[in-house]
Amino acid sequence: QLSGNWGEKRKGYHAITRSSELFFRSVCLFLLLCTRPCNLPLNYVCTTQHCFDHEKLVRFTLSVRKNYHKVPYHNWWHAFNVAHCMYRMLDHEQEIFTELERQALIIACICHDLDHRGYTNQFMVKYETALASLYSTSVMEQHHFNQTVTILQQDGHNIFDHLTSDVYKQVLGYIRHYILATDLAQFFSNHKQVTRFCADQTFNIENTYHRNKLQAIMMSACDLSACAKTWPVQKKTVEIIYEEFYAQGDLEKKKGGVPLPMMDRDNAHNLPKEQVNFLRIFCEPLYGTLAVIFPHLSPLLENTKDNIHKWDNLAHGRPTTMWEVETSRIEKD
Ligand SMILES: COc1cn(-c2cccc(C(F)(F)F)c2)nc(-c2ccnn2-c2ccccc2)c1=O
Ligand SMILES: [Zn+2]
Repeated sequence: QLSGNWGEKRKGYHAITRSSELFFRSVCLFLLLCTRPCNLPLNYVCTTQHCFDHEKLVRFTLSVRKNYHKVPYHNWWHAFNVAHCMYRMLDHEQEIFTELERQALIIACICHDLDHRGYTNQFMVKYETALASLYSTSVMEQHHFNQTVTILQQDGHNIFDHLTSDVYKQVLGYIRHYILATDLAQFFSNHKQVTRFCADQTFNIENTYHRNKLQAIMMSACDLSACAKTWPVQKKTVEIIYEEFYAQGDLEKKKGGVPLPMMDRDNAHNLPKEQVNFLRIFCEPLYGTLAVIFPHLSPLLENTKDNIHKWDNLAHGRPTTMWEVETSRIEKD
């Protein structure tokens, strides 16, 4: 569904989202479903402590989907992938996080880019957009959280309205922290803290500060998980990311500005080298640290290393691997 012109992609996109919608609902319900039935009517989806109204959960999820734009990358499909990555990450670590944290992590993932227009924070600030006048830092991430609260406050959408007001405030605080953590500008400080705890072996999951920093880099790991997918998916997804980057660069040129090199389609020949740098600076350290804390996540590190190797081959014009030829055959089918 990702080959051909955007129109074809869109058809494929819709086909995928219908099945992903059902899949996502089952993922959601499975994750939140308790191991034992509560003594509540069947239309409640229960965990051991908290029960969700099934109809509200579906209504909320569909409204979230509706509030993603049809931009090349930052659309519902990205939000779904990020949430699915978090679901798989939590699947092995059920016991170290509370149910409320797990629910907040999943909801934060599907909401983390709500109403994204396909432009970076730097662009929003540089061109003095309305949103940039509302928030001084993490412009889009603060907007994404605000959109989340707005949807929750719509009639029949508040999936957390069964919680006491203190617990409600707590879960919204979690969701805000998790969404703000997806601002790449926060990545280095969050990652540095967790790496330091690991290096001096003082990491303590019971320590709220340590817990928050780990959850922050887990959000980054899910948000950037396209970097840790196997080569055919990584390569196709990067092409889509750059479709969005170049659209921003084109608009910036139209406004008389000079876009970042990675946003300038006249620099397209530098894409492989840019990927090697981005993966080495952000992704390899990120998945490396997570693999130390959660060994079951080491495939994400291995895939990232393999992708660096493949982009480096392309950057130096070295012959493509068999796997590369395989990819091109998939595109033709
Ligand atoms: C050069 O390649 C790339 C550069 N950026 C990037 C993005 C923003 C800022 C910067 C900063 F470094 F300039 F701040 C770099 N993001 C990605 C990427 C890979 C997966 N998601 N995702 C992403 C993440 C966030 C926004 C768009 C795309 C990427 O592949
Ligand atoms: Zn994102």
